Amino acid sequence: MVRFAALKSLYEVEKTIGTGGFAKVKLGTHILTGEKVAIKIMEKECLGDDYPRVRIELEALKSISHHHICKLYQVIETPTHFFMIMEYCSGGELFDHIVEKNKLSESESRMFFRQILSAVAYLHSKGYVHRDLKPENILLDKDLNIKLIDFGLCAKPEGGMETHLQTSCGSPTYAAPELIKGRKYIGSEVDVWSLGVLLFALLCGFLPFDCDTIDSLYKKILSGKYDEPSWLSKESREVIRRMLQVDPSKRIKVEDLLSHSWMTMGCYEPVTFSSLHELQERDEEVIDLMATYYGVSGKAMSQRLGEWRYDYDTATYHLMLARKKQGLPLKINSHH
Ligand SMILES: [NH3+]CCCOc1cc(-c2cn[nH]c2)ccc1C(=O)Nc1ccccc1
Repeated sequence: MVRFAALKSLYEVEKTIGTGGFAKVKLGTHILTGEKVAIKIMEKECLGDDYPRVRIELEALKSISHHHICKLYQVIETPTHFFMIMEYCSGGELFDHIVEKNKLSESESRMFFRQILSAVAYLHSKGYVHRDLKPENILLDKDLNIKLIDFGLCAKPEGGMETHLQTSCGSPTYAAPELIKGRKYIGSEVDVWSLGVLLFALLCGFLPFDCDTIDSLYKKILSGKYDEPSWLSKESREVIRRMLQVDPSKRIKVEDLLSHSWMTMGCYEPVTFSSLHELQERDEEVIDLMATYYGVSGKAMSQRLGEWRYDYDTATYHLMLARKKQGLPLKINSHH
């Protein structure tokens, strides 16, 4: 078991639950509360050109907080490593859920897609674009709620959401035509294209544009032509077609997707995107428990937490809040 001095007496580190190019994600336990967390570990010397992605993700995750975005609790930086302590999503990747069930029913697809759309609409409302939306970057918690991850390629265009971006990034399979053409593009429009590919994958269990060579994949995406399975409902084909428009100016906008008839079928309300976390008042009971544990006043504790330092106290506060929401007894393991 590899030991990380920086995590000593704060977190227990357990098995590896995921790896991406430059990061390893391990299951961990937050010692003070006993709650599970995901610890994303990055070795600085292995980052190379991916180093900027870490800074981008850290800055993004520190300024957003939404119930369908994997929460960042704590950041620990040492001379050799970054550690990101995050919300644990025990349901794994949406990708594996689709593979396991071969394809999802229209109603299950709608349940998941509405949550993904809520996260993306929230992101856009905060001036961010994700740019790498795909089932591998969508996790499920134990209640099968969607949690978006991997903000390493996200962007917060300086001049606002209408500013053109240029960087070509993300996975080609989910990338919009204007992006793979290397043209200037509007971030929110490329996210809508990826959402279209995603919804197709949920409903069909395979990808609309999938070829064995990059060149034929690009040709197919630029053509915008894909096979619609005959068993796909009329409404599903229509909403997918509105997202998979090669001409970005003809592509449906996120705000119109929120109230689209496919989203509200089954007497659903239009998709909302305000964050349950941001609406949340400060929890005095948790603050008082922490204040007592640290032997400081409630006011001092509240002051300290209000600075959102993403330190151990930030993690302890959020994890105790999560326990309270599950109806679990609030405890602080003093002896250890
Ligand atoms: N495809 C996802 C592999 C697992 O990755 C994660 C899992 C969790 C997770 C697992 N349970 N709860 C949260 C949280 C974050 C990540 C993540 O950011 N991975 C990653 C992204 C870019 C490059 C390298 C790795």
